[in-house]
Amino acid sequence: MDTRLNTDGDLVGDVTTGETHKGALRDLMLAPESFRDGEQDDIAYWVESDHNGVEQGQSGGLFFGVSHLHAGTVGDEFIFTRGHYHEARDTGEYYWGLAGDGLLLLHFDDGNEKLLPIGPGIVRYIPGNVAHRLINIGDDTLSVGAVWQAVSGHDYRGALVFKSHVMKTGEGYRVINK
Ligand SMILES: O=P(O)(O)OC[C@H]1O[C@](O)(CO)[C@@H](O)[C@@H]1O
Repeated sequence: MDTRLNTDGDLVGDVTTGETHKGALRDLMLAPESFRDGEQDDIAYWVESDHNGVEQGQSGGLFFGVSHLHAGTVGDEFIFTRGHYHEARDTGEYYWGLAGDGLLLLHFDDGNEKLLPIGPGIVRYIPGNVAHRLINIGDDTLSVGAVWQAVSGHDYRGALVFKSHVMKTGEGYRVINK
Protein backbone atom coordinates (compact mmCIF):
# COMPACT_ATOMS: atom_id res chain seq x y z
CA MET A 1 0.00 0.00 0.00
CA ASP A 2 1.24 3.49 -0.86
CA THR A 3 1.94 5.87 1.98
CA ARG A 4 -0.03 9.11 1.61
CA LEU A 5 0.33 12.44 3.33
CA ASN A 6 -3.23 13.78 3.44
CA THR A 7 -3.97 17.49 3.15
CA ASP A 8 -4.98 17.56 6.86
CA GLY A 9 -1.47 16.33 7.77
CA ASP A 10 -2.38 12.68 8.46
CA LEU A 11 0.13 10.11 7.24
CA VAL A 12 -1.69 6.95 6.16
CA GLY A 13 -0.72 3.61 4.66
CA ASP A 14 2.18 1.48 5.85
CA VAL A 15 2.78 3.63 8.88
CA THR A 16 3.99 2.99 12.45
CA THR A 17 2.46 5.12 15.19
CA GLY A 18 4.12 5.94 18.53
CA GLU A 19 2.25 7.73 21.31
CA THR A 20 3.57 9.86 24.16
CA HIS A 21 1.43 10.44 27.26
CA LYS A 22 1.29 13.68 29.18
CA GLY A 23 2.96 11.93 32.11
CA ALA A 24 6.23 11.90 30.12
CA LEU A 25 6.13 15.72 30.19
CA ARG A 26 5.45 16.06 33.90
CA ASP A 27 8.97 16.72 35.16
CA LEU A 28 9.71 19.00 32.21
CA MET A 29 6.87 21.41 32.99
CA LEU A 30 7.16 24.62 34.93
CA ALA A 31 4.43 23.53 37.36
CA PRO A 32 4.13 19.70 37.49
CA GLU A 33 1.77 20.10 40.46
CA SER A 34 -0.80 21.46 37.97
CA PHE A 35 -1.40 17.92 36.67
CA ARG A 36 -4.95 16.80 37.42
CA ASP A 37 -5.57 13.24 38.72
CA GLY A 38 -5.32 10.77 35.84
CA GLU A 39 -4.15 13.45 33.38
CA GLN A 40 -0.75 11.77 33.00
CA ASP A 41 -2.48 8.94 31.04
CA ASP A 42 -3.87 11.29 28.37
CA ILE A 43 -2.06 11.26 25.02
CA ALA A 44 -0.06 14.45 24.49
CA TYR A 45 1.18 13.62 20.98
CA TRP A 46 1.65 10.82 18.49
CA VAL A 47 4.16 10.35 15.69
CA GLU A 48 3.32 8.51 12.46
CA SER A 49 6.39 7.22 10.61
CA ASP A 50 6.55 5.78 7.12
CA HIS A 51 7.48 2.11 7.34
CA ASN A 52 10.23 2.20 4.71
CA GLY A 53 12.28 -0.81 5.84
CA VAL A 54 15.17 1.33 7.04
CA GLU A 55 16.57 0.25 10.43
CA GLN A 56 17.40 2.67 13.22
CA GLY A 57 21.12 3.44 12.89
CA GLN A 58 21.35 2.38 9.25
CA SER A 59 24.00 4.43 7.52
CA GLY A 60 22.59 6.54 4.68
CA GLY A 61 18.94 5.87 5.59
CA LEU A 62 16.26 8.51 6.18
CA PHE A 63 13.05 8.54 8.22
CA PHE A 64 9.89 10.44 7.33
CA GLY A 65 7.29 11.15 9.98
CA VAL A 66 4.52 13.45 11.15
CA SER A 67 4.14 14.56 14.78
CA HIS A 68 0.61 15.45 15.93
CA LEU A 69 0.46 17.41 19.16
CA HIS A 70 -2.87 17.91 20.94
CA ALA A 71 -3.98 21.41 21.84
CA GLY A 72 -4.21 22.43 25.47
CA THR A 73 -2.30 23.31 28.59
CA VAL A 74 -1.18 21.77 31.84
CA GLY A 75 -1.89 24.55 34.28
CA ASP A 76 -1.11 27.55 32.07
CA GLU A 77 1.72 25.94 30.11
CA PHE A 78 1.06 24.92 26.52
CA ILE A 79 1.66 21.24 25.76
CA PHE A 80 4.97 20.39 24.06
CA THR A 81 6.91 17.41 22.72
CA ARG A 82 9.63 16.17 25.06
CA GLY A 83 12.34 17.47 22.77
CA HIS A 84 15.73 15.95 22.20
CA TYR A 85 19.24 16.24 20.85
CA HIS A 86 20.24 13.64 18.33
CA GLU A 87 22.50 10.88 19.61
CA ALA A 88 24.59 11.57 16.49
CA ARG A 89 24.66 15.17 17.70
CA ASP A 90 25.85 16.85 14.55
CA THR A 91 22.99 15.54 12.38
CA GLY A 92 20.27 17.99 11.36
CA GLU A 93 16.55 17.57 10.66
CA TYR A 94 13.86 19.22 8.54
CA TYR A 95 10.48 20.17 10.01
CA TRP A 96 7.57 21.67 8.07
CA GLY A 97 4.18 22.78 9.28
CA LEU A 98 1.09 20.94 8.03
CA ALA A 99 -1.76 22.04 10.32
CA GLY A 100 -2.30 24.10 13.45
CA ASP A 101 -0.35 26.87 15.09
CA GLY A 102 2.88 26.17 16.92
CA LEU A 103 6.33 27.19 17.98
CA LEU A 104 9.61 25.39 17.40
CA LEU A 105 11.92 25.81 20.38
CA LEU A 106 15.64 25.50 19.64
CA HIS A 107 18.35 25.24 22.31
CA PHE A 108 21.91 26.02 21.22
CA ASP A 109 25.11 24.84 22.88
CA ASP A 110 25.92 28.38 24.10
CA GLY A 111 22.70 28.24 26.17
CA ASN A 112 20.70 30.55 23.91
CA GLU A 113 17.18 29.57 22.88
CA LYS A 114 15.03 30.62 19.94
CA LEU A 115 11.25 30.26 19.48
CA LEU A 116 10.22 30.17 15.83
CA PRO A 117 6.65 30.05 14.51
CA ILE A 118 5.66 26.81 12.78
CA GLY A 119 2.41 26.19 10.91
CA PRO A 120 1.10 25.31 7.46
CA GLY A 121 3.67 26.08 4.76
CA ILE A 122 6.55 27.00 7.09
CA VAL A 123 9.77 25.03 6.52
CA ARG A 124 12.39 24.89 9.28
CA TYR A 125 15.88 23.44 9.12
CA ILE A 126 17.18 22.32 12.53
CA PRO A 127 20.98 22.28 12.38
CA GLY A 128 23.04 19.61 14.15
CA ASN A 129 23.97 20.10 17.82
CA VAL A 130 20.66 21.88 18.51
CA ALA A 131 18.02 20.45 20.88
CA HIS A 132 14.49 20.86 19.50
CA ARG A 133 10.93 20.78 20.84
CA LEU A 134 7.47 21.61 19.42
CA ILE A 135 4.87 23.61 21.35
CA ASN A 136 1.20 23.83 20.37
CA ILE A 137 -0.08 27.38 20.97
CA GLY A 138 -3.28 26.97 18.91
CA ASP A 139 -6.79 25.66 19.51
CA ASP A 140 -6.38 22.66 17.19
CA THR A 141 -3.94 19.78 16.81
CA LEU A 142 -0.50 20.88 15.60
CA SER A 143 0.82 18.60 12.82
CA VAL A 144 4.43 18.89 11.70
CA GLY A 145 6.25 16.77 9.13
CA ALA A 146 9.88 15.78 9.66
CA VAL A 147 12.77 14.10 7.87
CA TRP A 148 15.79 12.91 9.84
CA GLN A 149 18.66 10.51 9.36
CA ALA A 150 18.39 6.90 10.51
CA VAL A 151 21.72 7.33 12.33
CA SER A 152 20.42 10.38 14.27
CA GLY A 153 18.74 8.64 17.22
CA HIS A 154 17.14 10.51 20.14
CA ASP A 155 19.05 11.71 23.17
CA TYR A 156 16.45 12.75 25.75
CA ARG A 157 18.98 14.49 27.98
CA GLY A 158 18.12 17.23 25.49
CA ALA A 159 14.66 17.42 27.09
CA LEU A 160 16.23 18.70 30.30
CA VAL A 161 18.10 21.66 28.82
CA PHE A 162 15.17 23.84 27.75
CA LYS A 163 14.63 27.02 29.76
CA SER A 164 11.75 28.57 27.82
CA HIS A 165 8.22 27.79 29.03
CA VAL A 166 5.37 29.08 26.89
CA MET A 167 2.38 30.11 28.98
CA LYS A 168 -1.17 30.83 27.81
CA THR A 169 -2.44 34.36 28.43
CA GLY A 170 -5.67 36.17 27.52
CA GLU A 171 -4.01 37.63 24.41
CA GLY A 172 -1.87 34.68 23.31
CA TYR A 173 1.25 33.61 25.17
CA ARG A 174 4.18 34.81 27.22
CA VAL A 175 7.52 33.10 27.76
CA ILE A 176 8.95 32.37 31.19
CA ASN A 177 12.64 31.44 31.39
CA LYS A 178 13.58 29.07 34.17
O1 LIG B 1 11.15 12.65 20.26
P1 LIG B 1 10.23 13.68 20.81
O2 LIG B 1 10.95 14.84 21.40
O3 LIG B 1 9.25 13.07 21.73
O4 LIG B 1 9.47 14.30 19.55
C1 LIG B 1 8.64 13.57 18.71
C2 LIG B 1 9.21 13.28 17.33
O5 LIG B 1 9.57 14.37 16.60
C3 LIG B 1 10.52 13.98 15.61
O6 LIG B 1 11.66 14.81 15.76
C4 LIG B 1 9.94 14.15 14.24
O7 LIG B 1 8.78 13.49 14.09
C5 LIG B 1 10.89 12.57 15.84
O8 LIG B 1 12.24 12.39 15.64
C6 LIG B 1 10.42 12.39 17.26
O9 LIG B 1 10.14 11.07 17.51
